Order: sequence, then C-alpha cells, then structure tokens
Amino acid sequence: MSNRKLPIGTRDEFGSVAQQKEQIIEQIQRYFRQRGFQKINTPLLEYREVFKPLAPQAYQPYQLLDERGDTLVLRPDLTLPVARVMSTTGIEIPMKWYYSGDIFRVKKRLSGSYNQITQAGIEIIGYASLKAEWECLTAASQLVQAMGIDDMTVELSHAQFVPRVLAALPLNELAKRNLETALYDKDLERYQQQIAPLKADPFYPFLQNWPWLFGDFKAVLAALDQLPAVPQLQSIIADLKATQQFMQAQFPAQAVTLDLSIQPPQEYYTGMVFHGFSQANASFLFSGGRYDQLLASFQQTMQPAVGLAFDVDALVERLPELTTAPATLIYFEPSQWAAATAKQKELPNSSLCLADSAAAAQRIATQKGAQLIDLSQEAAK
Ligand SMILES: N[C@@H](Cc1c[nH]c[nH+]1)C(=O)O
Repeated sequence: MSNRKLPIGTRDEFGSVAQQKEQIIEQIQRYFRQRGFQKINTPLLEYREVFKPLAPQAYQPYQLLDERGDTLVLRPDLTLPVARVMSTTGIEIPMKWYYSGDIFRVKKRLSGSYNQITQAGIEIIGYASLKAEWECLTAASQLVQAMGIDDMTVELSHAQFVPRVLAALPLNELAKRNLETALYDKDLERYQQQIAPLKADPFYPFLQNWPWLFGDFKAVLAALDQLPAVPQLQSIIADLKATQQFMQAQFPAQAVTLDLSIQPPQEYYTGMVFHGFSQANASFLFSGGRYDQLLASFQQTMQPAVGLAFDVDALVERLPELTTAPATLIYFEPSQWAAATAKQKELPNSSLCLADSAAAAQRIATQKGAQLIDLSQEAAK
C-alpha cells in the first residue's frame, strides 16, 4: 500500500516544527537582506552535469529522465546551481547572493538521516580577500546566537593543508593517496603502516601526531612546530591564525577550534573551510568554505568565491519547543463575519470557528483544549 507510505528518508512536517522552520528561514533571510545580499532562486531539477564537481560517493542524487531522455537530478547542492547561474548569465561580479531551499541527497538505508534537507545559505562571488570568509563567520555566529543556540563550536580547517603536506612528503603518488585515505578515515592501523617507511624522515614526528590535529586552536597550531618548514603552508597557517584572532576580537564568547586532518565536506573547496556543530546534533549547523576554482568548471574564467549554508533542520532540532499562548476559537453567526474577523485580529493565537452550531463549536473547543468565544450570544441580545 505505497499510497500511505513515504519514500525512505523523507518526512511530513506540521505544527510547531513546521512553524519554527518557517521562522528560522525568515530570520536568516531577513539578516542577509539587511546586510545587502540579493535573493536567488534556482530550480529543484537540474541536469546531472551541473553536479559533476561533487564527490559521487558522498552525494548520490535522485535521478530521472526528461522527455528527451536527458538525465535530470533533484539538486543535491545549492552552491553549484549558483555557480551555473553566474557562468551562464552576464551578472557582474562581485555579487552576494542569499537563498533557501531543499536539497536531496540519497543516504545509506538505515542511516537514520533524511534525504531531503532544507538549507538557507549565501554565496559571495568575486572577493579574494579573507574579509569574505569573515563575513560568512560573522553571519554564522550572529545568527546562531540570535536563535538562542549558545553551545555551537565553530571549527576551521583548510582544503589545501593536507594536499600541501602530502606534496612535500618523499612518497610516490599511490602511497600518498593511501596515506590520505587512512588519515581521512581515521583508520589508525592503516595510517601507521603508511607512515612506517618514513621513520627516519624529518616529517615523522609530525606524521605521528597528524590524525590527532584537531581541537583547541592554539594546541593544534603549537603541534605544527614539529613540522619541517613547508613554504606552501605559510599562507594557510597565517590565514587561519588571522581568522581565529578576528573571531576572538569580534565574538569572544564563540568557541573556535581547528582541524588539520579532516576531509573537506565538499570536493570543490579550495581554501578555508568552516562548519558549526553542537554536541546535541549529529549534523553540522552550518557548513561552508572557499571555492575559487568552481566557476572555472562552468566557464573559462576563475572567480574567487566563498559561501556557507545553514542546515535549517539541524537548527530547528536544537531550538526549545515553541510555547504559544492558549488557543481561542471564535464562534459567530454568518451575519457577524466582519465582527468575528476584527476580534480574531485582536486576539493572539485565535482563529475563526467555522462550525454550523454553537454546540459543534463547543465540541471542537473541548477537543482542542481551546477557549471558546461565542459571538452568536451577543447577536441574539
Ligand atoms: N553547498 C555547501 C555549503 C556551501 C555554500 N557555499 C559554500 N559552501 C554544502 O551543502 O555543504
């Protein structure tokens, strides 16, 4: 009886959860409108090619065919459609976009997570400076704080850190790939096997600690003292330090950590990567980063870009339940329509009772635990 079932990984939303979700989306969008961002909407359906830059194993999309037999997908990401828009229209950069919408990612069966996720996010296109990352982090900290969530940790990382360390190691390409996978998977046994041939190498003391290079910002940076000088890492470390100092100065209460052994959540990231998490949530509250090469995969020219997306569902999960004023139902005679409407406007959490009789109205009020105002009594006077 599949007409009574939902597809795996989807859900219905109603009542206070649906209402909180609407409010969160509105709060985020209002914030970005006020900061001078422009709204962008893209379709739910796109050609599969738009999402080529995503790691296929990470985000398997739902696929369908259009009438010509071309493969379409339900969008598994919102950044790539914005990159497509930028490269197919003559919109001038720099540009700051905000958006909200659902994305679809087929997850493993029994993973317990949803395949339809609501995101609200931004894409800042055309700014190469660290200020663009700081704009994202400012928005994330201020918005999450304003929602009343006070246990978020912001974690910084950098998409180039791991590749640049690997490039400096005296290993062949295959050994580097194996080392990278073992590091990202936190498969310590395989990792130890991969670094064993480097026991006499100056990188060895650092390599022994690498899988644990996450957590307290200063402690992680201090562990880099063991690293032989790699000139290609200097700008990365300087940017991360400057960003941590920025956060400390602007948002002293915001916890900021550093992870130098993590796989970036998107393959298209080329620079600093950041996300926010709370101990109470399995998913990130927001996730984002710099992706300077992405527009080049749609057109010839490279454009600097940074963005982030909030996971609206994860935010709602963290919010305290809505407490609403006790409900009131207003029963009235058809001739009292205008008076009933005026009364309803006055009373918070009230609605018109559309029942045919006062007795039916009373039954509904009792069933809903609502107070009943009966205007028909006044009409009768
Ligand atoms: N699209 C990314 C988030 C992001 C927006 N802009 C840059 N990154 C995600 O879903 O993880």
